[in-house]
Amino acid sequence: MLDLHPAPSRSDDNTEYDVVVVGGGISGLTTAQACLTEHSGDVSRLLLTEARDRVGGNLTSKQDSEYLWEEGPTSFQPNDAMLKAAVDAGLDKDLVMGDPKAPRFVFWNKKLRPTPSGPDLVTFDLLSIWGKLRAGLGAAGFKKAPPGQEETVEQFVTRNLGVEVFQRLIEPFCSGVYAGDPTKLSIQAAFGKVYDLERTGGSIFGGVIKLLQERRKNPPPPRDSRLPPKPKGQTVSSFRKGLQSLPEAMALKMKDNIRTKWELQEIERADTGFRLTYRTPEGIRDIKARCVALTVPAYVAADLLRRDCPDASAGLKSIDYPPVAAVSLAYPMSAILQDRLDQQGNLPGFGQLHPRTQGITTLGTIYSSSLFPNRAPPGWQQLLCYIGGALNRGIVDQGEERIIAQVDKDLRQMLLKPDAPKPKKIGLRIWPKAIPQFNLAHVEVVQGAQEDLDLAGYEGVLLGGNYVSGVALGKCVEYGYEYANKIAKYLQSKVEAATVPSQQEQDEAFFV
Ligand SMILES: Cc1cc2nc3c(=O)[nH]c(=O)nc-3n(C[C@H](O)[C@H](O)[C@H](O)COP(=O)(O)OP(=O)(O)OC[C@H]3O[C@@H](n4cnc5c(N)ncnc54)[C@H](O)[C@@H]3O)c2cc1C
Ligand SMILES: C=Cc1c2[nH]c(c1C)Cc1[nH]c(c(CCC(=O)O)c1C)Cc1[nH]c(c(C)c1CCC(=O)O)Cc1[nH]c(c(C)c1C=C)C2
Repeated sequence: MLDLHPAPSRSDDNTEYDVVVVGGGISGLTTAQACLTEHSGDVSRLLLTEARDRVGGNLTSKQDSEYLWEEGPTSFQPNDAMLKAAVDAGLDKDLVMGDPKAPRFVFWNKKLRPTPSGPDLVTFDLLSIWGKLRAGLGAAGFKKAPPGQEETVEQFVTRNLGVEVFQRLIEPFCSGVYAGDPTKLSIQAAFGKVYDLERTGGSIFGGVIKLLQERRKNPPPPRDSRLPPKPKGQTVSSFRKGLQSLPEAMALKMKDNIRTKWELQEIERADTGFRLTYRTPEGIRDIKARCVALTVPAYVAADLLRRDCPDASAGLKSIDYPPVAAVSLAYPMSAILQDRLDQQGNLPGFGQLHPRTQGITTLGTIYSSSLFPNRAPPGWQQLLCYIGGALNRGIVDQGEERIIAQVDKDLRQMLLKPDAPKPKKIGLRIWPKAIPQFNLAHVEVVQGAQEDLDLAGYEGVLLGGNYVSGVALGKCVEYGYEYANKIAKYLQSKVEAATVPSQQEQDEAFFV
């Protein structure tokens, strides 16, 4: 583990920082890195503070002599923002890419069935012929959106694509991204790109055509030449030694600007900015900042703002974070059903998702050692199973043994031979508050909270983190760059306000 923080010297306490970034997850680290590298003119004094003894937040990779496993996220979509972050951190050589052809499976009617992927769009058997026809017709837009009413994911998808697409594809997809409840998730907030297709094109098809036309008219700017070539097909990535390599490498480059084990306790207004009170290993510390970038979870931000900004606090507190347990197990390859293996005896694929209607408690399973190299010794399969979520909150009260027994029982119904041996437990991590739910009204709640802060005179406290940006790692990183722009603009506006004379000063100057 990296020890990034020499004991703070006394003089630190008297510095007025341009910005203090609170939270050392991927959102906070990207924001800090972007401020320091792209806005050094506006942000010269920056501090990033993290409550835990390590950076990375949810990104938690573990290794022993045999296995390398993830306790939080498993992979990211290699968009240009993620690749840039990897290159800037010096990790481009360590990137590992999943096989773009690796199928995702859905367990439906007692069978694991591949989800559609281009060439098999017509022949795949997860949907019936009627289901495919309904989806095709619906995508052309024969059922219009109810005016002025925000739709849930369930409402939007059933209206546009039919019940089958909802039950067999989108409901499990909501587990695989939010561990969420599609009768509560907002289509606009949770899957904004799909929502925008209908909004801009009048139907899903119309939106796709419009998007393609727009792209032809406005080709993207040339790519940063340092980035590795764009992977062909849709794939996911990680790093040779796991996802945690990224925050660690980012932090190493900014080590003088980072304090770990610094837990923010209080934010107050103070003359030109804010006073932040921390609990640190050396006792309580107060520091001053002109701007505060909060990348902590919404419920932490809510507590910090409760006294001085009660309206913003109440909005942030209403964002739900259900629990998820990540259970990494290993089985010998001989335990896996023969018909799931390829000719080389490997388990091909990305993983499988389990609709809530199919009698399986586990939300889904990632074929970790099929997806990335060096995750299990030869002859063994590593499986990362996620259990819990918005519809099964009880897992926080179950012991590890019960959770493992449930996951193993589920796997025996889908992937394992009846006489498979007991699994080897590699790791188990319960996240009591795992992922923010982008439920109905999420967009207004987040916008409203920032507006409430502005009204309370806390406009220098800027909200960020995954409940603002989107939960995907790529979204957190993309937003980190945008957020750094906002911070720089805010600081510029304050400098301008201080240098432009007030009306009274102008009047006085005139009379002199
Ligand atoms: C089980 C699981 C699986 C996932 N799988 C994927 C996946 O495969 N792909 C993907 O793209 N995304 C995945 N995600 C989502 C992704 O991991 C998160 O959205 C992302 O990591 C959030 O980063 P963040 O920096 O916004 O927040 P966090 O990682 O939560 O970071 C916030 C930081 O703030 C710190 N903090 C809290 N309170 C204080 C305080 N008072 N003072 C100072 N610091 C404080 C915390 O310790 C933490 O380090 C998954 C998430 C989970 C939980
Ligand atoms: C509880 C189960 C979860 C699994 N992954 C996540 C949860 C909550 C979180 C997660 N997974 C992905 C993202 C990023 C989404 C994005 O827009 O990039 C997040 C936040 C990636 C992802 N995982 C699956 C899919 C289909 C996606 C979207 C991107 C892609 O197609 O690659 C599938 C999947 N997730 C989980 C499993 C078991 C699984 C199986 C196929 C677990």
